[in-house]
Amino acid sequence: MAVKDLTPVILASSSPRRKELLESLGLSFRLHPSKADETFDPQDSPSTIVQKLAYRKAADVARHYDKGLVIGADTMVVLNGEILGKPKDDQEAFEMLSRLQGEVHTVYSGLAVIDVTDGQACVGYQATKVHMRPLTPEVIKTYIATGEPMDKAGSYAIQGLGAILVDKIEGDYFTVVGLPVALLAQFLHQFGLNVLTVAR
Ligand SMILES: Cc1cn([C@H]2C[C@H](O)[C@@H](COP(=O)(O)OP(=O)(O)OP(=O)(O)O)O2)c(=O)[nH]c1=O
Repeated sequence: MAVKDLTPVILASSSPRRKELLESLGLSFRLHPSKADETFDPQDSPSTIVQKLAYRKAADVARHYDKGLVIGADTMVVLNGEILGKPKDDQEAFEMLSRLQGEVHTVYSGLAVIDVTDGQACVGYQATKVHMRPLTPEVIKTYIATGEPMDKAGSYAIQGLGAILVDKIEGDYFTVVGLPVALLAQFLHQFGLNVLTVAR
């Protein structure tokens, strides 16, 4: 039986965090940011939304190739049922962090891997609860002045200075950063790609 050609592996993302996390798995891959429409139906549950968007991002990139595995991901911060996206400006970042401080929210990351050759897809998500410390308005303003919140869902980055805003998490850390790597390895394995043996 012929061995299936699973190359290239393509990350359909412009997120530097996702690139770094995929690099940490030691796979060779190329970057091809998706231009998919990221609007969603607010009636859908957060887990459904992140899966649909992850799939849409991967599918948008997959149409440019005739073989390979395309990875798409999407991350959302949800506080008491309300979705908090990326802040438009410092004021919005301040409002989001003022709401998140002292509370528990959930970060959802959807993941999709599409085999371009036959269109087969693995789609799933992971959710992690984040307990944020109580923060004074001064601390929030000082954090925003670092510039870190700007392109991050929920206005913080747990992998950066945002780490010191967080008391504890329940669940997978990488889901908060934006790419659930263990779930990704599971999906890649289903396509016949074993991360532990191809890593170099
Ligand atoms: C909560 C949180 C989010 N984030 C980031 C991850 C994502 O990049 C971003 C959520 O936006 P996304 O729309 O998921 O991703 P993106 O637009 O940055 O990249 P692309 O669609 O091209 O893949 O928030 C962190 O980096 N750290 C965190 O702690």
